[in-house]
Amino acid sequence: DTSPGSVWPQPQSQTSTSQTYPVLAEKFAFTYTSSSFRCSLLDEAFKRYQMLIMNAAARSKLHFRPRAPYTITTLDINLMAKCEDYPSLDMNEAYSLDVGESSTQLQAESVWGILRGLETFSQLLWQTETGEILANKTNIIDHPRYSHRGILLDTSRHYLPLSVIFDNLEAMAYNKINVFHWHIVDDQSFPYVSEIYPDLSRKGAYTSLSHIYTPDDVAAVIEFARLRGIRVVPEFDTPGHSQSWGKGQPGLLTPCYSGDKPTGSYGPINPIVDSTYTFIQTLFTELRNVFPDKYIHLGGDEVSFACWQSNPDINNYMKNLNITGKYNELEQIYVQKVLNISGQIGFSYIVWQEVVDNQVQLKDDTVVEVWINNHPDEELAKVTKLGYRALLAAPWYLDYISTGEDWMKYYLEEPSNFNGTDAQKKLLIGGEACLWGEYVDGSNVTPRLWPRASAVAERLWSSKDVNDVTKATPRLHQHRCRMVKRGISAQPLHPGYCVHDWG
Ligand SMILES: CC(=O)N[C@H]1NC[C@H](CO)[C@H](O)[C@@H]1O
Repeated sequence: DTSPGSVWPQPQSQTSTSQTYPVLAEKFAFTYTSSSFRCSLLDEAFKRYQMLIMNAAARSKLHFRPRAPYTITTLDINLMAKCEDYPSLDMNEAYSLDVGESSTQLQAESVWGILRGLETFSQLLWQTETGEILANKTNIIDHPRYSHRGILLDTSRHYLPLSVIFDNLEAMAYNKINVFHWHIVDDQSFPYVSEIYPDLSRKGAYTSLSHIYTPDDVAAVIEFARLRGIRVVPEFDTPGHSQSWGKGQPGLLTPCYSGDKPTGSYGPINPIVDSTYTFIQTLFTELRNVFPDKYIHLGGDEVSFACWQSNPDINNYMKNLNITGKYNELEQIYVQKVLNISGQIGFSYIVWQEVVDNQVQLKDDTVVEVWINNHPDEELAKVTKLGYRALLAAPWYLDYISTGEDWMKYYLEEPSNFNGTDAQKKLLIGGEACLWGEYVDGSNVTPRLWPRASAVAERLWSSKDVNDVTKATPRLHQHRCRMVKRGISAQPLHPGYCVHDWG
């Protein structure tokens, strides 16, 4: 692209001049300063970015003689603390980057800040018509506005091949997204292979041969994400959205009745039998050892009471507890027990907003995800007033598609626009773009996600006052072209072309 490299998401502070320096792209090197900490995670990142920088140059159709000796041949890395193993909610992603004649240096207090700075540096490089790679004299001091910046992918409504998950984790890193919310199971299929309950996928996956995620697959996703500073937060949604669980775990779901006879269909997980909680305890103990992130997403959305209402055992149970007819209190009992089990196992947890709407008592470190797009600002006010941290997803349901440039609508959302004290505003820790899988699979997930999710990425990383769609449009066009050049099939924003078009 023949305009100076613009960075997406926009850094908190950036000063660039028109002074440019030729970059020796073919043999670019990352070097550690003498005092820097080092680790293999960074060495891996250097290899990835060397490839990206080299490919940027290799794409040029013309060969050129550099008009001046190369000025920039290396980027000095100064990591001021030893590498951490896994990204986390409270990781420090701040960094500072100087691109200049005498020195080109990237500095951060944590390895995650170096990763974010490497991405920024790679975006500063641009290519002239003659194919030369240049960088402008630049100073950047940057950090994210929100610490949880997520993408939800749903691998139950449609299975997503690992290669597609990896492509989108790569794209998330290009956008500084730092959470992969893996909505791994739901009503339609159970692709997660549990070692302790193998029948869950054997009977609950679409096919138990190819539409599954084995323990090695799950470990590969977690490692691929870790190397890019992306957390993997799995969601095991109950008591609703769990039809597929019943295939491999008989007796788990509530039998629905018509009159005094079971109909043969099933509803939410059965909350009145002890076997339910033994099962949850055992499965979640396995999950604690499979997923390293502190948080698990427990779901709790869209629980239909119809089946519970039809079941005589359920109604007897409720009568004995003197909660006849109050099915949300029965849901509370279930959710309360699952939260307690999860807490005892060592998980902190995220839940959908209905858990709060149904007045379930939560641990105070619970994160509540607001997804119902009906005055979500009022829900944010309610949730943070109760003292819980919150995530905003409601305006960013990317599975709702339309023609035209809906990225602008996502871009103009201001998450902090709700009534609350400063303390309440601080409880809003970020948000997520959700691409549910009813109509999405490996064939269309990437173009449907990108660059629309890039609008959410900037909203959650950049300063609140970076909200001018007119200024963002050329930058997002360039960012989309960059993703295409890097092999991400991001769809176009509007008529036009990329200097290095697809293919
Ligand atoms: C929390 C949540 O969003 N629950 C359901 N709501 C509608 C979605 C599609 O837009 C999905 O079906 C999802 O499972």
